[in-house]
Amino acid sequence: MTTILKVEGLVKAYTGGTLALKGIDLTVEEGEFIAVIGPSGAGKSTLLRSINRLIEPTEGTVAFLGEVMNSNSKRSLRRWRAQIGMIFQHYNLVNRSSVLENVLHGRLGYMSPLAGVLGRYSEEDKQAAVDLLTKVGLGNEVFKRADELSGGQMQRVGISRAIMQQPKLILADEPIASLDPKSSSVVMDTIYENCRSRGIACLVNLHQVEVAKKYATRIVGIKGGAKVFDGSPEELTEEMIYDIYQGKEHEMHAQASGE
Ligand SMILES: Nc1ncnc2c1ncn2[C@@H]1O[C@H](COP(=O)(O)OP(=O)(O)OP(=O)(O)O)[C@@H](O)[C@H]1O
Repeated sequence: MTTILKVEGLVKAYTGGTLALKGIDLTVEEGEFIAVIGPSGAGKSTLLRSINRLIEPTEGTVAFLGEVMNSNSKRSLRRWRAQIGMIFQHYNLVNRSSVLENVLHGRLGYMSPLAGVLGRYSEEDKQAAVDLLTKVGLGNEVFKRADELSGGQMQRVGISRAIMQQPKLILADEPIASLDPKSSSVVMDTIYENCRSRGIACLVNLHQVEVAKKYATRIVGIKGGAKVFDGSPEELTEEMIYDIYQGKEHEMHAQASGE
């Protein structure tokens, strides 16, 4: 089995003194679908964003496909990021661009900056983007502006954009936190099926324990910036869940009321 990601001793101290990560070790193997759970403020977003250097960690290393990532080399960072898809809670689409263009943005990391600015995507990429959109049920929305879509549809565009990168790893930061239960379920199914069928490893931050248990091959529990659980969904006992969410028990089933 190929090790996709190896995080060692990751520490993040924000300016102002908050110690958001207190030395996290985490290994992700090929094809794993890992849910990161924990209450708000536990450090889940900081962990995910430190992995692809949207946040600069204070200490520790992140090795992607055996190579330690280093922000000093812009070229290497671009190459790493091209292979790591990111899915965001608020979708991060370009609202005034079409659905198709948003998905094609997934190819930018593989193009020259000039070709990217001019939108010179290959016919092959355009066809692949249309195929992907059709598969996620958005075949009729290809030419719509992104902001004409519902939240659940926008997130499926975000997923398609990540898949267009042909990534080895997807990082999904609370992908369903702004969605109603029905859309959440469609979005989670879409992420899961795409990752499993393409052999993409996935690290997904989730509040809801039941969603984590339904999809994850492994669950990582974060509390106060430290990893307090790392095991199979079956090994995550009720007692452990209550310990992770101690004082914030209402959050373990938290679900948005609508899009
Ligand atoms: N930019 C920042 N500057 C200072 N402190 C921050 C910053 N971002 C996050 N924090 C703090 O770091 C800690 C971890 O935050 P983080 O957002 O990683 O947690 P989380 O588990 O993702 O929570 P949530 O589910 O609410 O997003 C919190 O105490 C938070 O207030």
